[in-house]
Amino acid sequence: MACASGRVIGIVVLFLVDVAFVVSRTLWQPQSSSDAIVDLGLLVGRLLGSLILALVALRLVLGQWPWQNQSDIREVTRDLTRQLSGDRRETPLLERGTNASRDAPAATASMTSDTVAQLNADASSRQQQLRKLEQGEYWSKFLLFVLYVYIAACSLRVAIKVVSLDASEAWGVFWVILEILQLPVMQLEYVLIQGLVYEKSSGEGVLLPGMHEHMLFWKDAENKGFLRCSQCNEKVGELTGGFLVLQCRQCTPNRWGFGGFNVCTNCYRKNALKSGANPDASAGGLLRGDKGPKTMAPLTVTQYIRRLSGQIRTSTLVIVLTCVCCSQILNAYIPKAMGDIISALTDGSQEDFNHRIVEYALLVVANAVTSAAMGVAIQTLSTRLYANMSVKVFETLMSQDIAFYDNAMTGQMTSRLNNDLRQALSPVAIIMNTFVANIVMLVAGFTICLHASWRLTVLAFTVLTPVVHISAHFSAWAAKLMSSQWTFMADAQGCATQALTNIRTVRMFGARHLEQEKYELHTRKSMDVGLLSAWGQGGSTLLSTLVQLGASFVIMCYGGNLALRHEFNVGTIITFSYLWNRLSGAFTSLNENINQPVKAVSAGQRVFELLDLKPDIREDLGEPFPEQSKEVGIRFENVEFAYQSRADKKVLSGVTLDLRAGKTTAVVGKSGCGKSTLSKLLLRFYDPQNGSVFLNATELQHMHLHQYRSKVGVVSQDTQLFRSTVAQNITYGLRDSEFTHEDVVRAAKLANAQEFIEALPEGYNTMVGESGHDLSGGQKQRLSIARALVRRPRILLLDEATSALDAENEAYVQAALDELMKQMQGTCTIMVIAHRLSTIKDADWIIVLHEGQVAEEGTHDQLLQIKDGRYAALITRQLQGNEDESANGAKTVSQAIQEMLQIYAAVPKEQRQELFMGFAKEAKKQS
Ligand SMILES: Nc1ncnc2c1ncn2[C@@H]1O[C@H](COP(=O)(O)OP(=O)(O)OP(=O)(O)O)[C@@H](O)[C@H]1O
Repeated sequence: MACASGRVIGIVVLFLVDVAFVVSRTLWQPQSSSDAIVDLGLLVGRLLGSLILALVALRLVLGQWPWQNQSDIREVTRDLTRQLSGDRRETPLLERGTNASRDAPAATASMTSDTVAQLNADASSRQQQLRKLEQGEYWSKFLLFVLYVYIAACSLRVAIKVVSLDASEAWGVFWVILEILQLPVMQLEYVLIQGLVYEKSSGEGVLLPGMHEHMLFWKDAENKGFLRCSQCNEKVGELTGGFLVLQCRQCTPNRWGFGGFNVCTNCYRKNALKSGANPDASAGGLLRGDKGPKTMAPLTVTQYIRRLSGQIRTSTLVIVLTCVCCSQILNAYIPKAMGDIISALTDGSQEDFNHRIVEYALLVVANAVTSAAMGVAIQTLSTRLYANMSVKVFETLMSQDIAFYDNAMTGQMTSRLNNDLRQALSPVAIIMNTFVANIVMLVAGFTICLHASWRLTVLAFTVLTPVVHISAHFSAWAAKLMSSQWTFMADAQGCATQALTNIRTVRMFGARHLEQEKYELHTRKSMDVGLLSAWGQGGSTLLSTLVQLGASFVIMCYGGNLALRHEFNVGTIITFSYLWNRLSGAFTSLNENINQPVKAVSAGQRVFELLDLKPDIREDLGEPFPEQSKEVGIRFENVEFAYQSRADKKVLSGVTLDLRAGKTTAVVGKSGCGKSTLSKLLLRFYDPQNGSVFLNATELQHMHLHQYRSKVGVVSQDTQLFRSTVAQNITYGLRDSEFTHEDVVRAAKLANAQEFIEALPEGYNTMVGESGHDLSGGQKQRLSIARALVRRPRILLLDEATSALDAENEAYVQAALDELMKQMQGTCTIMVIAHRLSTIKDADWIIVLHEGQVAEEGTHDQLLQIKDGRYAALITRQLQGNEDESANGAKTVSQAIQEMLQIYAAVPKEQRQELFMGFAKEAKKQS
């Protein structure tokens, strides 16, 4: 509102200035009475015309005069916002934190089919209203265009008057300056009127914090070009929940119709429901640390540019700017040198000609060199910047708390690393190539033009501004037509691909003609728009050619007349003609790219907020790990913990337990009772909300985490391998100086992995991982055991694999785990999340967890003594399970495994390997 009234005041002031100009000119400037009457007529026309056209434009869009109640347009868009988010109540949906918005999902869930039908009917009527509204917008744009043409004509008249004024005396110079000032005043009047009409007729905008920083406005995109949703990247249409999109008016598409910012109905709905369901979810977004979501202050354009330039070294910036300035100044000076050659020719002076031609040759060479240097400098700057920034972003992504990754999808993170970073850095090349280069060109060119002839300069620039403005608008329209054509072509292609892929089904259902008709329909639509687009392109070419030729015509016509009267040099006309092309190009390019840095701000925000994000758990500070000779005992003291995504569910509540130094502690309990969570806290993936974990007497929070983790060996159920060799997978995380090949082989042997590794085509150098050799689950587990062993850990965390492996693999893995525990006994503190009876039984200490609390603890025998104890029940259940299975006659797999394990335990240690191999061979023969 404040903005609208500011604009009105601006318009009134400018009109008063305009009136003052014309009145003072009529009273004091020596001119004919007919001139004065024309001036007055034009002024009155401008005043009344502007007022009437602006009012009619508003009437067309609003459906009523602006002084009447203006709620209609806002109601249509507000209803739409509410309706599409699934909330039909009167409170605006996006007022964050209100009850209405939080209850939105409930509202959606309770919809009956009648309600849905009603909603659909409402939606289509709103869509109709929106279309009407857009039609009004088109007409209002047309009226504004008429007004612009009228103001441009007035400007031209003023320019013609200026060039005819006698500026030889001080009084004449005063009038010239006054007249020239009138030109920007008229342009400004138009800009304010246009802004006022757009603002008053814009409907209610929607702000989606965390998604886009500008207001978005509803638009019906059907048949209006190829639009992609900037969120899901889907083509706007049926797949995105309809053709209604929220569009940013500041981030406009480029001349080819691409770019801009649009949010499809589906994404808007999802966002609205998400922020309604859990206001914190969108507030934090990716930004989350161990202590919870983090919010960062939004970045303004100035802050963004300042931070971006902070990434560039001053010396590099100076080199690039020097190259750009030199290249553009020389570029602007070349037409002047050409004009000088022509002048020398018309003067018939051989000496002058020789001098000028040498000057020209030097200029051309210097221009070529500086242009090449400019290209190299800008490219080098962008490439270096991208490389440095991507390393920083990756480093930041890698150093976050585990809670950050719990909340984020891999796609989101890689998108920040690739798309966002590229978009955020794109302005660097644009600012240098477009802004700096074109501004230098305009300033240099304008100075040369002014020096050659200020009259011709005023005249040429008065023509330049409106023609560039009109042709830019027209090109945008033509581009939209072209992009519509691509939409239909894409539809046709999609239709053909689908039909050909499913050709058998098409034939089976006799749908060949149906598919052909569909394809033809899309192709015909594409052809229709293509034909219209051809006219659009033709018009665009016509206008852009007129830009060039129209001004050249003015230059030739006016300059030629002056030259005929010997008031002007032919060389100057040539200078103007050549410079004109370069200046109009620079002007158009500036006009087209003015929005680019603003567009990049939202990507920049995402990149810089990530760079600013500091993890709550620091890995590189704290006390060193106890020396080799010292034993390491671990104590959980009154630990309470809940995951952030389920903050209301305590996974551990008041857990106090000891993992005795050099001993094996088995943790048992039902699935989901919090066993793995204990090991995650031990690795300090998270900090407990209450209580502490101690390593000897030191709180884990005060340990040097990086060093600590290097002393912890982990064997988890799901082994993750990297795309590298077997040996590199085993030594993952160690530097070359920290192990020898013998260490690797020793670890592999202990892990029962040596045999299968040697059977691989290239042994330890065989590639594994994503697309490498397929390894069985058991083989992967044994690699993981070898990985834990090779680090010579002081603390070992084992999560016993059970269900995921087949009998043979499980036996191999268990043998390896048993061996591992035996090897580590005494030197290493072991915590094993145990499932197997033999492991549990053999452990030095057993902890029974139940619903996040320590239910019982002791040795196997002690625990069995507890009457109605959980441990005793657990063991009984396991044994009973075995008996039940044997009662059914045929043995089940787990029963057979149990029996095999018993046989295995009975065989002497040195013959166990032989037993396995013999059994495996025999089993293979039988099957
Ligand atoms: N990253 C996480 N975010 C939210 N909840 C989680 C997360 N990891 C585990 N949980 C939940 O915490 C509880 C305890 O999980 P935990 O993995 O510690 O159980 P567990 O005893 O190891 O189970 P299992 O024996 O089946 O592996 C479960 O309810 C689980 O759903």
